[in-house]
Amino acid sequence: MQDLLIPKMTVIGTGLIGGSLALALKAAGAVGVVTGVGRGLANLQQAVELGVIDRFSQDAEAAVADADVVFLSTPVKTLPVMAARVLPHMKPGAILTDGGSVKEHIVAEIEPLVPAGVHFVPGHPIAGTERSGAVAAFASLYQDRRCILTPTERTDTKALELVRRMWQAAGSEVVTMDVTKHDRILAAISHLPHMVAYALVNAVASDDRYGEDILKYSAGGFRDFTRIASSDPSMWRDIALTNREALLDMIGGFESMLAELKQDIADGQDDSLFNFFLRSKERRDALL
Ligand SMILES: NC(=O)C1=CN([C@@H]2O[C@H](COP(=O)(O)OP(=O)(O)OC[C@H]3O[C@@H](n4cnc5c(N)ncnc54)[C@H](O)[C@@H]3O)[C@@H](O)[C@H]2O)C=CC1
Ligand SMILES: O=C(O)C(=O)Cc1ccc(O)cc1
Repeated sequence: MQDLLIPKMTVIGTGLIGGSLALALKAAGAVGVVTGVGRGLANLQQAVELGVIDRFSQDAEAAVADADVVFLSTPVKTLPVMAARVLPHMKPGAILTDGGSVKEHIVAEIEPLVPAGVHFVPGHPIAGTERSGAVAAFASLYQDRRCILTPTERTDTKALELVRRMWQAAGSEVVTMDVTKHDRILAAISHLPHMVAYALVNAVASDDRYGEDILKYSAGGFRDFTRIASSDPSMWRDIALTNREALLDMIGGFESMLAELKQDIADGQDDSLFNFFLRSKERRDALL
């Protein structure tokens, strides 16, 4: 029998991201025993029943002691807190890696805590849904998607290689980039759209001029555009606050674009409006 890539893995935060990684690696035959750690007992019990994890523990320190890989998948601000708790209990040669949506903050907080002999490889799968918890996890989440790893000069090459192979086994194409570039790209392509979706739902729902909830009249467009406003509020609070500068920059750019649109509508600038919509349509069509 071929050696397993990861004989023992511990997932801290057994939700959509950690649970889906466990399922994908199981399906690929890349992992042996998966231990889930979390706060909610019901979620952990359900994760075992669904076959997402093999066993669970609410004692994070004990649960990492024999792990070859520890995957952190709690909300962003909690990641360094959990890392601080478990790093001193990891065995020599073990790898700590994560799936957090923001990287500069996490790397700055976690890297100084890593003891000699243990390795940290920061990562972020660019795949997800608006759903949360182990019940939302599925094995094909990472299939044909990208995963970004953000190694630093301190990152161990062999550990980086193993984490790369882990995400490839889960079905993803792995790319590497520096933390700053990662956070700027994600602020644009993921964090801004979530802020706009949340703001749009609130803007429309706050219109109470008609004495009824006008959201019930929403057609496909509103629903497609705002699906991500159903995402977990605590997860997005953490992302907004830890990628603050890059996100504020993108919100500023978006405000300017909206102001330009508003002005053209106010001034009845038909050519300008047409070209604005055309430019956007061509870019969006090219994405399909
Ligand atoms: N949801 C998405 O589409 C994506 C999320 N991410 C990132 O992955 C991470 C996890 O997100 P999801 O799996 O979506 O969230 P989730 O809510 O499905 O899972 C998070 C799990 O962490 C647990 N948890 C929270 N605080 C904890 C603590 N202090 N100690 C132990 N467990 C704790 C929760 O009970 C939950 O089971 C976040 O950092 C997020 O930014 C990355 C890519 C996509
Ligand atoms: O639901 C969607 O379409 C997403 O955009 C999911 C997502 C959320 C956060 C990430 O860091 C990456 C992907």
